[in-house]
Amino acid sequence: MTEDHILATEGLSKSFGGFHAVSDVDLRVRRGAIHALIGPNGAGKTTCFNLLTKFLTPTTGTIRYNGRDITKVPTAGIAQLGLVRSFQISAVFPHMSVLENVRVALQRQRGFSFDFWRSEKLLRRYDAQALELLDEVGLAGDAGRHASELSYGRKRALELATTLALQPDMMLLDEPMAGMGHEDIDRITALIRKASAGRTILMVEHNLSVVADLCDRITVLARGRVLAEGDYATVSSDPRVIEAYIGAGHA
Ligand SMILES: Nc1ncnc2c1ncn2[C@@H]1O[C@H](COP(=O)(O)OP(=O)(O)OP(=O)(O)O)[C@@H](O)[C@H]1O
Repeated sequence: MTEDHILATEGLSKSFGGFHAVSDVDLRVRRGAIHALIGPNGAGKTTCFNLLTKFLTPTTGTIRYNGRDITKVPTAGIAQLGLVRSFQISAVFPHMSVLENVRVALQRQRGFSFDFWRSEKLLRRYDAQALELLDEVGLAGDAGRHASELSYGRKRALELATTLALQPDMMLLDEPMAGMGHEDIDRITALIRKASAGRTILMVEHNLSVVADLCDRITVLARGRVLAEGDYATVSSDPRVIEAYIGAGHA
C-alpha cells in the first residue's frame, strides 16, 4: 500500500463452509476516488463490503485503512475511524421527522449513543447543522415530514444526509441506485458527486451507466476474485469481463 491508497486489502478471502465467496482479493482504493466494485450476481461484492465493515470476519487476509491494520477492529470502531457504510434503508427511522433523523446522526457523531429520552432542548442544538445537511441533499423543504412519507429516492437522499452527518473520510455505498427511476438516479448521481468532494467513495452498483458516469476506477469481481481493474473504457472492453457478464446472463 502506498500513501495514495486510503483502503487496501491483501489476500482478502471469505469461505462459507467449503465455498469460496471471496478469494484472495487485493483491493486498492485511491484517496479521493469514486471507486466502483462491480460484477455479475454472486460475484462476492456484498461479501466484500461485509468484510470491509466487519459484518463478516475474513477467513484470511488483511484490511488496511489510512495505513492502519483494521482487520480486527469491530464494526463500531470502523465508523469512528471515518469509514462509514450508507444506503442501508434500515438506517432511517421511519416514525421520526426528516430533521430528527439527521439530528440523531449528528448526536452520534459526537460520540453519544442514541437516547430516545434525551431532552428536546439538548437535541435542538443540532437543528441548524441538521438543516444545513438537509439543504445539501435537497431535503430542506421536507424537514418536518415523517421520514416514512418520503419517496424512495428522497429516503435515499436522507440516508446520504445522515451518513454525511458522521463526517466520513470514506463512504461505502451499497447499490445506491437500486430500485430507482431515471429522475432519482440523476438526482442521487449528482448528490454522490457533490458528496465526494474531499472524501473517498467505494460503491457497489449494478447500473453500469451510472458507474461509467461517476466512477474513476472500477474493480470487477467474478466468482469471488478480481477479474479486471481500470477505468470504465478499459474494463468494459475487456473480453474476460464481457464473458463473465454474458456467462452470468447479464448480456
Ligand atoms: N452467509 C452465506 N453463507 C453461504 N454462502 C453465502 C453467504 N453469503 C454469500 N454467500 C454466497 O457467496 C457468493 C457471493 O455472494 P455475494 O452476495 O457477496 O455476491 P454479490 O456479488 O453481492 O451478488 P449480487 O450482485 O447478486 O448481490 C454467492 O454465491 C452467495 O450465495
